[in-house]
Amino acid sequence: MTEAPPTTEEQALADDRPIVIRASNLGKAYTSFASPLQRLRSVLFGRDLSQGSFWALRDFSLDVRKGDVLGVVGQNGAGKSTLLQMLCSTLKPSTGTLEVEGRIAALLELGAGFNPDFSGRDNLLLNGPLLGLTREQLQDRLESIIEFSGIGPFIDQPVKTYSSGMFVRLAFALATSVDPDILVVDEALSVGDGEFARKSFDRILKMKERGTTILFCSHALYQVEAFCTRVVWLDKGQVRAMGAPHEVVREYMLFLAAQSAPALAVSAPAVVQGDTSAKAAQAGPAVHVDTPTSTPGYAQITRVETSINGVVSDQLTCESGVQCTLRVTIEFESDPALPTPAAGMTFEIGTLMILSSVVSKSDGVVLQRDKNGRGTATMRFDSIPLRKGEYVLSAYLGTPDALHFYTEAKRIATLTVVDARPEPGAIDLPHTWELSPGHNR
Ligand SMILES: Nc1ncnc2c1ncn2[C@@H]1O[C@H](COP(=O)(O)OP(=O)(O)OP(=O)(O)O)[C@@H](O)[C@H]1O
Repeated sequence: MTEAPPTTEEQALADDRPIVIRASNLGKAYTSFASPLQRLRSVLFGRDLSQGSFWALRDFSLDVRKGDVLGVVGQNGAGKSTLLQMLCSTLKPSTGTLEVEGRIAALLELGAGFNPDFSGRDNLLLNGPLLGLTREQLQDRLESIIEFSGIGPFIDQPVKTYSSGMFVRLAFALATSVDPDILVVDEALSVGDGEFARKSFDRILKMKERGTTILFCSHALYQVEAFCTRVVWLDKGQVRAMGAPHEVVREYMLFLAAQSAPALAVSAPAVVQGDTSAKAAQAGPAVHVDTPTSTPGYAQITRVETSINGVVSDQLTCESGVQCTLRVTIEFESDPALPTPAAGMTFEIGTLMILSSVVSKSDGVVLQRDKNGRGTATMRFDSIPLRKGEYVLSAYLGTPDALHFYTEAKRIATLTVVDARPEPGAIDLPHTWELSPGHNR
């Protein structure tokens, strides 16, 4: 008899890495008011005008071991930020206990301690010690922090003159320079331009490789599944599931899909690409996307083209049983000084359910570029095992590890599959029938 594989709990028991975070029955209750004005009146007049309390997070217990990368997923208001803030000790729990071993760096409210009137350099000197850097460490690391931030000569200007991107880049560079034992990341990585997002992801990946414990909260489920070693799904302040990333993410996606089921109608194709969407959508079957060619450190999709059997269109039709070759071509520009980006695409039903995806990295494919960083990649599908329905195609260009996407060309085409068979379903699974008269037993 084969032995059942160990459960996540059994694996955790067998694991001898030290526990660095132990949360027991953590909870956070807030008092709710009908309006902010009622809250103010309650404080000013000392009268209880509240509508009672509600739990933003309840009965949360978890051991996190050194080197764990814990993903936290859940819908808006599920309690993710509340949990992370309590784990970082920036929010006091209403119930439960929390033990944390080691230094935490939190990328939650980046730059919260910065003084807008001081220069970037002075803010580094003031905030570095607060984050745990000694004076010597700070002096040693100052230039590399400034260089990583890409702020350049603006480092001696008051931070109130910075763009929000510059501000966050500087705060990120400082917060991640402290060699933390535990890093807490809350969607902070989507900030900054494409190049900075790539650099920041690289830095976090290196920290993961060095064994830093990471708590990672994101709505990007693909990222969570690819990056984390364990995932917890919060729903209305309570743990709905916890365990292996692919299992928890799958369960959560099914939940999201079930919630959106009534809205599964496919909308007309439109390309969403920064500010250029309207222009791009009007451009006909081959979609052109304007791109800032002069910016160093960028990677952009500049044009996409979709075709069936060589006929270019953004309204593709394929008849079941008839040979259809689908081609999805992405033209891109990128900074040649940067590593070659990865490309990918998805087939979606409606807005939430991704039916299938293709990513160059997972296929072991490296895109080709000329010396100016320009390249073209075509994904060719010689058969389309889909059943009747409408499928939406989107294309992506991302970091070489495909963990972060620089640009998305959303809804570049619809693919309509015509199928005379009445039975429902989206995928045509290859199959055979084995028949015999009578019973074989
Ligand atoms: N200071 C506060 N006072 C009252 N209610 C709060 C406060 N902070 C958060 N909440 C409420 O607690 C619940 C959990 O909020 P939280 O920010 O942790 O959710 P979240 O999962 O991080 O959501 P999102 O994905 O939108 O950031 C929400 O209903 C929110 O409105």
